Amino acid sequence: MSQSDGTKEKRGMFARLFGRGAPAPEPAGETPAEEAPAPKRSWRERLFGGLFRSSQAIAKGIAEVFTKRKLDTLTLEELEDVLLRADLGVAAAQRVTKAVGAARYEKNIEPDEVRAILAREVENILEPVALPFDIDASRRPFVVLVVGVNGSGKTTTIAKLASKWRSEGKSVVLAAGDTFRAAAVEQLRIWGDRLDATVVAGKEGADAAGLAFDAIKTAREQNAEVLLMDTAGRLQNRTELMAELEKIVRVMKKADPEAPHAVLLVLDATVGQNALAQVEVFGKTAGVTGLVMTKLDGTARGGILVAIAEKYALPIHFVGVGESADDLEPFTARDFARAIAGLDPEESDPAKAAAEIAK
Ligand SMILES: Nc1nc2c(ncn2[C@@H]2O[C@H](COP(=O)(O)OP(=O)(O)OP(=O)(O)O)[C@@H](O)[C@H]2O)c(=O)[nH]1
Repeated sequence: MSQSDGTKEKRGMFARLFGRGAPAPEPAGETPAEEAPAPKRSWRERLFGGLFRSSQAIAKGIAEVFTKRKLDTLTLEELEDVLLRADLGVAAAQRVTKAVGAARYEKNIEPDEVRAILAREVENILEPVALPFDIDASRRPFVVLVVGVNGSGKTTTIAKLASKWRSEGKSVVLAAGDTFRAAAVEQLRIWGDRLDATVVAGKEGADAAGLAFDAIKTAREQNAEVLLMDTAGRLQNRTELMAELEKIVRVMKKADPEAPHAVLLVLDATVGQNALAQVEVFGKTAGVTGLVMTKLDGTARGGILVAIAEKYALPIHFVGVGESADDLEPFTARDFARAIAGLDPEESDPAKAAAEIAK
């Protein structure tokens, strides 16, 4: 792709994030009434809507297995296949299958009841990793390094996080560490202007590690609360690129021995099982402290988040279900579990429902 194409593409992305010609988000309480956005679906509605493709595939599979059939070894095996196809991973699929098997063996069970048990088990798996992203105010600047493969949504996530934190009144510095993509640097500059956040950028192809050092220095001079650093998209089998990432971390430590204070790995849900390999490699190289999963709205493979939680037990801080600035929110186990099991958002507590069934 040519540079100008990339710029055009990033401009489109910006318009989708904040709306064409939209003003920079103001600190809370300062947005003029006439500029209030049109009523939008709640976050929960968007999460459930975004996960619809994933939940539909699971619900359809469960209905096919259990409609007018009793719960026995064969139906349980078929259920496990449905869950594996939905990318939940072997451990989670077996756990759910076991829980369903314990419910009413050799008797009929309704698909709804199976989905309630699925929601309960998924919630139990996710609950320990659904952790808020805390900015430690005693570390100033609190340095957040954002890593992930090409196109996973790093730059968009940085914009969304910067927008969120600016609207809370936090001072934010952005570092354009994707130095090989002029379009990405330019776009971060535009976001910086819009959000009133300083952007530290170097020349095209500049050393990203050096930039990281300068960015910490700048953020410290400005007494900024948060520094968000973008990085180039890296293919995990490109050893030299991984080495560069390690260098960024090493050089950051020269400016602040405790930096980076958080390393967020941005994962694209649409890649399914490949996300597991990304967690493995980035975890080893960059000391990932938490995850952001994007594009849950564009895939039937949302179950991968459960497989990742089960296997790596890394905190999952945010999930993204769209391209707008407010389409990224803190991750909550219960909502995700209900959404992926295809339960009604307003339905009563799935854990209680499953307990009722088990009686
Ligand atoms: N549908 C959907 N699209 C998203 C989401 N998050 C990001 N995107 C889109 O994914 C595309 C890639 O996002 P970027 O932020 O450019 O990804 P990146 O990781 O910075 O990519 P490089 O700059 O190539 O390294 C853009 O078109 C975004 O608008 C999401 O949650 N849902």
